Amino acid sequence: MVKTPLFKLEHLTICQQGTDRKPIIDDVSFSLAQGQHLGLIGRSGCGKSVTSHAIMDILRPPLFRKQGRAILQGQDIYTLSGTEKRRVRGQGIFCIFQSPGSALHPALTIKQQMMEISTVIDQDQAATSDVIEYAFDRMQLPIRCLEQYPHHLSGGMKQRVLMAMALLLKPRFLIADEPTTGLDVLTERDVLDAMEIMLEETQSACLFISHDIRIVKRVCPDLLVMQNGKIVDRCTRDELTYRDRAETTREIIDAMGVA
Ligand SMILES: Nc1ncnc2c1ncn2[C@@H]1O[C@H](COP(=O)(O)OP(=O)(O)OP(=O)(O)O)[C@@H](O)[C@H]1O
Repeated sequence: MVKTPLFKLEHLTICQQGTDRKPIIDDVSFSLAQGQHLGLIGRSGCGKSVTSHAIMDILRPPLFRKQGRAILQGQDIYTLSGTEKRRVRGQGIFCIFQSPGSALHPALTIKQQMMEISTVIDQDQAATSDVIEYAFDRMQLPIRCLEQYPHHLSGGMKQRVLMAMALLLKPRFLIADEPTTGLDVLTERDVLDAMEIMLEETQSACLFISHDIRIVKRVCPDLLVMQNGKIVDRCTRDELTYRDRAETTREIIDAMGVA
């Protein structure tokens, strides 16, 4: 029996108002099964982040959605009311963007933000404190961070705070959009370790976006390759080196020296 996908993106097409340029995202479709980890790779500017913003339905003018459906558990996100969308964001879809600072409120302590996140999950305050401390422990974050503000934390710590939030929420679908961009290699490794622990524990499906195929290969058995707003290749990580791969895939593999 074919499993119903958890999430399906159908014919997403994103254009820019006031220009007759070809679409920035051009008829992109893919699906994710429950718990599946799917990588989206492609060179800078190919449309990866616009895709993630479109899935979250947070595109701003001049970009607009010309066509497409984003179906989570049978429901098209684009047809939901504002309130319903806010409900879906969190335990339905949760996104970790490349600049974690912008996802955290600068004037609230990390604890206040964790408490706010935990209002979505149904439990009393004492249990919430325990869950937050557990999440911090799993993400190897010192408890003292809870009393701090986002600007006190390094980029890698902020990413791990977002992952601790995901641990609380257990989203069905997690989008990680270049979560290690701008981090040094050791911090990158720590963030990826934390991410693997979080994904293992939440069992979330994950769309992992990166221009770095080495990182994507580590997290995702399945891959999509994007070029100029189109999906030009789909394969498993073991098939990456097959000769009949799309030219873009081969270029990325050659450029990064990975096999
Ligand atoms: N707000 C915007 N207005 C107009 N064009 C935009 C806007 N945001 C992105 N674009 C354009 O859309 C295209 C895709 O951008 P996007 O940020 O999705 O690329 P990307 O693959 O995520 O790149 P990177 O890996 O560098 O983050 C680019 O040509 C970019 O210039």
